[in-house]
Amino acid sequence: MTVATPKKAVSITEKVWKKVYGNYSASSGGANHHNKRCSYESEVDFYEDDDETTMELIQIGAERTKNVLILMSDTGGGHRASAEAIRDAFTIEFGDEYRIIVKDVWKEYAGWPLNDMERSYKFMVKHGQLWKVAFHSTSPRWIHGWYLAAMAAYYAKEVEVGLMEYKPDIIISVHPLMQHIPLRVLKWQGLQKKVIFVTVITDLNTCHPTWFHPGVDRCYCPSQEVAKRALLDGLEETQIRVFGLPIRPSFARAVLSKDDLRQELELDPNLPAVLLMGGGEGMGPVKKTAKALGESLFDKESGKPMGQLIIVCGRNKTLASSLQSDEWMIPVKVRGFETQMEKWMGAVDCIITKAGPGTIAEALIRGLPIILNDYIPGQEKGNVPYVVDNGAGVFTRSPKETAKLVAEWFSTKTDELKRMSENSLKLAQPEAVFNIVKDIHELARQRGPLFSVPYMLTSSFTSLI
Ligand SMILES: CCCCCCCC/C=C\CCCCCCCC(=O)OC[C@H](CO[C@@H]1O[C@H](CO)[C@H](O)[C@H](O)[C@H]1O)OC(=O)CCCCCCC/C=C\CCCCCCCC
Ligand SMILES: O=c1ccn([C@@H]2O[C@H](COP(=O)(O)OP(=O)(O)O)[C@@H](O)[C@H]2O)c(=O)[nH]1
Repeated sequence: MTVATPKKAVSITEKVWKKVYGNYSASSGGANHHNKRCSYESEVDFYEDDDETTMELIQIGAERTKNVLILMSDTGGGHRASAEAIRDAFTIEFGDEYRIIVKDVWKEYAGWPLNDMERSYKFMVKHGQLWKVAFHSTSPRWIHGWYLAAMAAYYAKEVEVGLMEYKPDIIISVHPLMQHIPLRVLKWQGLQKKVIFVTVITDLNTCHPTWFHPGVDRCYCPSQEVAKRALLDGLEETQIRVFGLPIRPSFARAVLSKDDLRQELELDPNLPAVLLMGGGEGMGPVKKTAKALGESLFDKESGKPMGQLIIVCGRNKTLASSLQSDEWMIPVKVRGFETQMEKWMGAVDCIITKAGPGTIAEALIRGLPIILNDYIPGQEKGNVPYVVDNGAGVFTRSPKETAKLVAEWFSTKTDELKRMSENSLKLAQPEAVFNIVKDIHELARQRGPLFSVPYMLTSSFTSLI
């Protein structure tokens, strides 16, 4: 049993909220978790922080803080965002009951090609056809299964060290390539039945079959479409749960006022605003679309702008500096990698983006009509009908058409903008991340009060060979 003894009269909700978001201010929409934590490298420090108001956890009997290892990779921005969301939701819901570690174990412990996935992925998606061939040719289970089994054997020792360092009671994979190898290593360790292993899928529809591994305790699917694929791929109904895509709690829980946000972000308080982005890497036809919007949102008759533009370039520094040096006839803000996307999305009236699942799910929570202007072949293709068929947005690859549509939404077709905004809100699943962590907590609870992994007793894979 764990007893919490407060040193000071601070409510646990208040404390946990502060821990996650720093000094939150409702009026400013001030969910501000990055002030305190902007790097996963500081993960461990986070949970070792101590101050006067800290609740002291006294361990009586069997219960102890459980280690949760979240496996992710920075291939795109979505996996990190989902990992961050799950970490924050655990903290909000369960405080110090869980110690969360977010890691790319490939990068830190394995060798090539696993430790170089970010670069390989960036290269392949830049050459769309190459990625398309890689995605589809590796879809059959016998192909990726064989390859990943070989990788597991080759890097067993390194992965074992990586996993065991954190002594996880629960492993959560938020990446399609992080099921097979860890599960094999756990099996070799005799830990498959002891460590809870779950997958949280971050693709909304046409995801790669590597996401589905029959050996997991749970597979959290963001949509019914993905759940159907999981069933077809051999998972049992009892393994599958459908709650939605995990989005950072700052999107779900913060009270945001558009007027306050516009003031805080130094936007024009009266002009309608459009947000243009391309995922964490600033991909897609961002530059051409920005140029077209610069023209369409300027009313030549009155000589005044009829809208304002915010461009979030993510990690694409070349794009940001090129757009910054351009001249504009409408108010334009060019930003690099933003750590408070919930604020920018809360301050605008619609969004233009490639079909990234994270950005889509966040925009739905903010009730933004979405113009999808590109998609990565394979995993993002199915996101287009997900948005369009549900009336939450439109798809066009033409920058001119995109710009014309936004100008119409801001002038003659405001009713269409409003209708799409309502449809977006209907699709939104802000509670998904909380339902996921509660379900994982329930799984842990079902393992009983003595649930604890005997790491001391595990044998090393290398001692077996
Ligand atoms: C017999 C023909 C063989 C042809 C071989 C072609 C070359 C194979 C080389 C690599 C292919 C790797 C493809 C693996 C499938 C990956 C599954 C997948 O969906 O990955 C998606 C992630 C990125 O995440 C997505 O990001 C999106 C935005 O950008 C969006 O957010 C979305 O929601 C996310 O899901 O992609 C990766 O992480 C891929 C990294 C590739 C790095 C290559 C390193 C290779 C290491 C292991 C590959 C194991 C796969 C088996 C290959 C078998 C080849 C015989
Ligand atoms: O400057 C930026 C750009 C993007 N994102 C986040 O990165 C994720 C992008 O995920 P998505 O699945 O849309 O695309 P990906 O980057 O994986 O291709 C979303 O959560 C965005 O809010 C961010 O935090 N700051």
